[in-house]
Amino acid sequence: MSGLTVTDLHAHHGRNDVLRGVDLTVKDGELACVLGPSGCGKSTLLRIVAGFHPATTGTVTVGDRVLDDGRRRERAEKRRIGYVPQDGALFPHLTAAANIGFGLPRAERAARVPELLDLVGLAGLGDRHPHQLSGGQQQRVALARALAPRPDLLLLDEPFSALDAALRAELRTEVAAALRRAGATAVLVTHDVDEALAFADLVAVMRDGRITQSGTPDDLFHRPTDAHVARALGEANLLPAALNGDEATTPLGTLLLARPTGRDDAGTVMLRPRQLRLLTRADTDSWTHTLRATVAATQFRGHDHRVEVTPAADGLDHPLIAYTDTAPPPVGTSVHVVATGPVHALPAAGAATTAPTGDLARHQAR
Ligand SMILES: Nc1ncnc2c1ncn2[C@@H]1O[C@H](COP(=O)(O)OP(=O)(O)OP(=O)(O)O)[C@@H](O)[C@H]1O
Repeated sequence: MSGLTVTDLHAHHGRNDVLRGVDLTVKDGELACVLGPSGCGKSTLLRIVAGFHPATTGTVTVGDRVLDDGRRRERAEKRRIGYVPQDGALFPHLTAAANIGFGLPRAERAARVPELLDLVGLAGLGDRHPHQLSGGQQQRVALARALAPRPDLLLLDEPFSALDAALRAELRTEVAAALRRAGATAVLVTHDVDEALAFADLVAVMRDGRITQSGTPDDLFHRPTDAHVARALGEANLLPAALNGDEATTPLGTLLLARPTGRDDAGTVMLRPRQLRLLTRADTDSWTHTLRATVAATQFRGHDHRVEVTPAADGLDHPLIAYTDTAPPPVGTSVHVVATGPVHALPAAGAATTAPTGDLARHQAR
């Protein structure tokens, strides 16, 4: 397996500029995920890397092999890249074993096919035809088929999207484990944030034909560089703030910053819904600052409650979202919102992300 480097990649479909300068680096043995809404260019990016679609300009390198530099383009079948499409695209008239062995030299099949069936958890099912397998099992066969020739890189284009939610969750964990066992370098594209967070070592958020931020799931969730990335990773409360040293003065009071921004000006801070607590008046004594709000909507989600509150503060024209473990007060109830934990300040537009301080422990909301 080898790492992937995509540099300043541009592409179009007809007159439509679909990729507008994509940069992406995936290290050898890393599982990466490109996360973005429908139509942002994810599949086009994968198809260019696979060699199915031409780039206009830019370079694609796998290991030390330049596959596309805008002038010279390696043919798809020579790239040593595995590709798993949305629907698996198995040959219906071939058994699972024959599908997996299809691209292998005859002499290798007897040893390699059982090994791959085992890797994807289908030992003993090699004689079945695709119609005798469940959707999830069919996708595992497709994965095994793509891994069979030991590609340098594996590309997965929303491979679980046709499956129901429970199976998706189970399969993505299993597939990630199988890829790690195989030592694969892989790129999965999806619009499903849970999938991205569960699957990948590296998440790259894509919007309008560009990667806007890439990093570990933890990095992107806690330290997004803009509002779009913040919201791509989950719900986020974005509040106006006056930044000053390691503090931010917000409608929820003065809060410590997880990382000082090095600038004293107006900015935006992010609080995830779990950082908000909703209190009744009797509980507010220990908090120096609370924000009054009215419960606007509640939703029981099994593992928690999602609560939308309308703040009574000038300059806050959006509802705030909180997740609570206990049942929230009914709609229409007046509550006090308090913030817990340090907050993240979004970098000023165009600025680089600040370096980690490595000293998060001392930060507590005041
Ligand atoms: N063959 C094509 N001809 C013309 N336009 C295309 C073609 N394929 C894709 N597009 C357009 O290019 C843009 C990017 O498409 P792409 O399939 O790469 O997006 P995506 O992020 O993978 O979307 P999805 O998650 O829905 O699959 C879209 O606006 C799409 O309509």
